[in-house]
This record gives sequence, C-alpha cells and structure tokens, in this order.
Amino acid sequence: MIEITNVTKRYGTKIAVQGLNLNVPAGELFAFLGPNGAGKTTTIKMLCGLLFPTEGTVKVGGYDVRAQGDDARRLISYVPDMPFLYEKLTGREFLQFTCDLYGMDKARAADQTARVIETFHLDDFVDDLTERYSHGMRQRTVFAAALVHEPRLLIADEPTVGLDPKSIRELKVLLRQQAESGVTVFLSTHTLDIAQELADRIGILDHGRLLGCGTMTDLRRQAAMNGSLEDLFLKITEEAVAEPPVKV
Ligand SMILES: Nc1ncnc2c1ncn2[C@@H]1O[C@H](COP(=O)(O)OP(=O)(O)OP(=O)(O)O)[C@@H](O)[C@H]1O
Repeated sequence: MIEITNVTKRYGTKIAVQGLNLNVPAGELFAFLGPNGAGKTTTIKMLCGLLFPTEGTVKVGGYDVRAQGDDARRLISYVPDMPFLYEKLTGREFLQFTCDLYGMDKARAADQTARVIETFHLDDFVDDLTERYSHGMRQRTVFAAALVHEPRLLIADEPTVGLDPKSIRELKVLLRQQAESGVTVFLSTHTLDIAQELADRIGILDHGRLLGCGTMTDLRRQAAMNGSLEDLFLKITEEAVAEPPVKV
C-alpha cells in the first residue's frame, strides 16, 4: 500500500529525509518512531502529497503521489497531531462536509455518517458546535471524519496524546480493527509502549535515515538484546552514528 523508494527531502540545504526505502503492505499496522526532528512529519507529508520528495518516489495504493495525486489522496486519511475542526460547524455538519469533499453520494454519506457516529459514541454532542468540544470529543470527531469515507490508508500522528485511559483503549482497539479489516494504519508516535503493543512492524527513523525496521523480534536481533521497545529504540538510535541506513 505504501512504497517509498530512494526518497530524500531537502529544505534548502537541510536534509530532513535521506535515502528512505520503505514498503508497508495493505492491512499492516506500522509504527513510525524517531526522536524529535527525525523526519517523521516530513515523511507523512510526502505520503499525503502535501510535500514532494527532492529525490525518489512515493506511491500509495500503486499511485504515484506526485503524478497521480488525486487517485492517491482518495485512498488516504490523515489525522494530524493538532487536528483541525471548523469551530462554527457542529460535529454532524463537519462529517457531512467531509463526505461532500470526498464526493460521496447522499445515501452512502448518510449510512457512513450514522456508522461513525455510533462507532465513536458521538450521539450526545454531535449536534453541538465543535468549539464546545473537549480534547477527547474533538479527537473522536476527527477520527470519525477520517474514517467516514472508508480510506485504505489511515495515517495518525500522535493520536493518543491528551486522551483519557478509556479513550486510549478505545482508540487502540479501533486501530487494530482497522488493520484487521484490511486498512493500512501508519502510526507516528513517541509513545513506545503503544507502538510495541499495537504494531505489526516498527520503523525507527533518526536524522532522516531509517535505522531499523521490522517486528519486535527483528529489532531485538538487530540490537542484539532482549528488551522493551524503549530499550531497543535507545540502543539503536545511540549506536546509529555513521551506520548505513537499512533498506526495506
Ligand atoms: N519547513 C521546513 N523548513 C526547514 N526545515 C524544516 C521544515 N520542516 C521541518 N524541517 C526540519 O526537518 C527536520 C525534520 O523535521 P520533521 O518535522 O519531519 O521531524 P519529526 O520527526 O516530525 O519531529 P517531531 O517528532 O519533533 O515532530 C528537522 O530538522 C526540522 O527542523
């Protein structure tokens, strides 16, 4: 579903992503980790077509994000770490607006809107203006909007930050269910225990280079140690200096 091939992204002389190769198959829950400034957001923006690589290609669902952007974007939903809602719309109006953006016909939009309102337990507040929502209510509404058009690739940047334990549990269940239903989930996070618990595979990026990528077993083998993802992450990033990037 995701094919990133030899991608480098420069901002002027600054190299944010360097020689990145990464394939993520359909239905995988992939966690993308890295210290601050590693290049995660830059990579995500290239996946969504918000930025283009300086070198290399990014494909989603077989579509080149640059040359066939409309086709690629139809498959994608992106939930950024600071989700945006139109404050003067109600949650329901925001969902309708999202359905319109994706060109959904009225019947499908109505069915899908009802489905996500139920899934995310929005009934109690979906007809209130979103400016009155708490962080958790906003996050649930944003995820509902992200899934209302049934994307094939769901990209979520730090989705659990600021949520209470029950909402985190619900979100974790939802992300796994999405992956099991065939949706590719690309999760960028600093919360390593969530990545360890949820992800099929984990990629570790630092200074724009992919230092490690695989299952927990693969990463333990690479780091030559048994430990938590936190232990592996610290070892791999600390040992990374001057190591060549991993090709996946
Ligand atoms: N618009 C920009 N212009 C110049 N440099 C940028 C720009 N955006 C990002 N960078 C730089 O590119 C590098 C990668 O940034 P990016 O935001 O992709 O990292 P990140 O892994 O998402 O970090 P964080 O975890 O802190 O959000 C950083 O050194 C950052 O300063």
